[in-house]
Amino acid sequence: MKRIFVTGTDTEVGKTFASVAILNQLNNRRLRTAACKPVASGCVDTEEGLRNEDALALQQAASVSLPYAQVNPIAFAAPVAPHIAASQQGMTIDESRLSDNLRHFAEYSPDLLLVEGAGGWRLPLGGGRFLSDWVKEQKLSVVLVVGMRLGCLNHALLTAEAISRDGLELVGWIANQVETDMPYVADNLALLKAELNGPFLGHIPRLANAGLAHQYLDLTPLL
Ligand SMILES: Nc1ncnc2c1ncn2[C@@H]1O[C@H](COP(=O)(O)OP(=O)(O)OP(=O)(O)O)[C@@H](O)[C@H]1O
Ligand SMILES: C[C@H](N)[C@H](N)CCCCCC(=O)O
Ligand SMILES: [Mg+2]
Repeated sequence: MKRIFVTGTDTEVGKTFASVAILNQLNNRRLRTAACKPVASGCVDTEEGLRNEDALALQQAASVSLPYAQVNPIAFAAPVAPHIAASQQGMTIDESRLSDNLRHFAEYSPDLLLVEGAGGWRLPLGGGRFLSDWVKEQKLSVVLVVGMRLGCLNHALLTAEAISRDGLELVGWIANQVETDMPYVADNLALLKAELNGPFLGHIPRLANAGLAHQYLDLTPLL
C-alpha cells in the first residue's frame, strides 16, 4: 500500500482540489484508492456528528468506500488552527488516534492511501508537536500542492526544505492556479521546476469543473 501525504504551501491552496484530482486519475488507472483527512477544523455539525467538507470530498472520490470516522478521526467545528480549536474545547489532539486510524487502512488493502494534511507543512498539534512530526514518524511520502499566486515561490521552497530536513521524500508537486491574474506564470513554474527536488506532476488551471482537474496531471511518478 503506497501512502502519500498531501501538503500545501498554505491553507486554501487546493490540497483537497488536487487530492480529488489525484484520486480520480488513479481510479481511472484501475487502482484501489483510499483517502483520509486525519485532522480537520471548520466542520459542520450534522445529525451524524461533525462533518468536514474536505473529508467528505475525499470519502466520495476514493474508490474504497469507508465510514466517515475512518476518513476523519479528529474533527473540530471552529474554522481555526486545530490546536486552538482543541484548546477552546478543553481538549488536546491525541496523536495515537491518528496512528491507530492509519493502521486500520491496511484492512481495506488499497493500492494507494492518500492522506490530506491541514493548513501547511508545519501544522501545530499542540504541546510543541506538529502534524509533520507525525508524518515523519509514519514515514509517509509527500506530495506538495503549490498555490500559484505571487509569493508562492518562497512558500514552496521553504516547505520543500522543511520536508527534506524532516528526512522525508518529496515524491511529487502540483502547481494549482489560485490567482488567475498571476503575472509570469510560466516563469514562476520554471523556477519551481529548477529548484524543487521532486517530480512535477502537473499544473491545474482555475477550472469551473473540478471533474476535469485530473486531466492536467501525470501521476506516473507516483506509481
Ligand atoms: N484549480 C482550481 N480551480 C477552481 N477552484 C479551485 C481550484 N483550486 C482550488 N479551488 C477552490 O478553492 C477553494 C480552496 O481549495 P481547497 O479546499 O482544495 O484548499 P485546501 O488547501 O484543501 O484548504 P484547507 O487548508 O482548508 O484544506 C475551494 O473552494 C476549491 O474548490
Ligand atoms: C480552517 C482552515 N480551512 C484549515 N482547515 C485549518 C488551517 C490551519 C492553519 C494553521 C496556520 O495558521 O498555519
Ligand atoms: Mg483541504
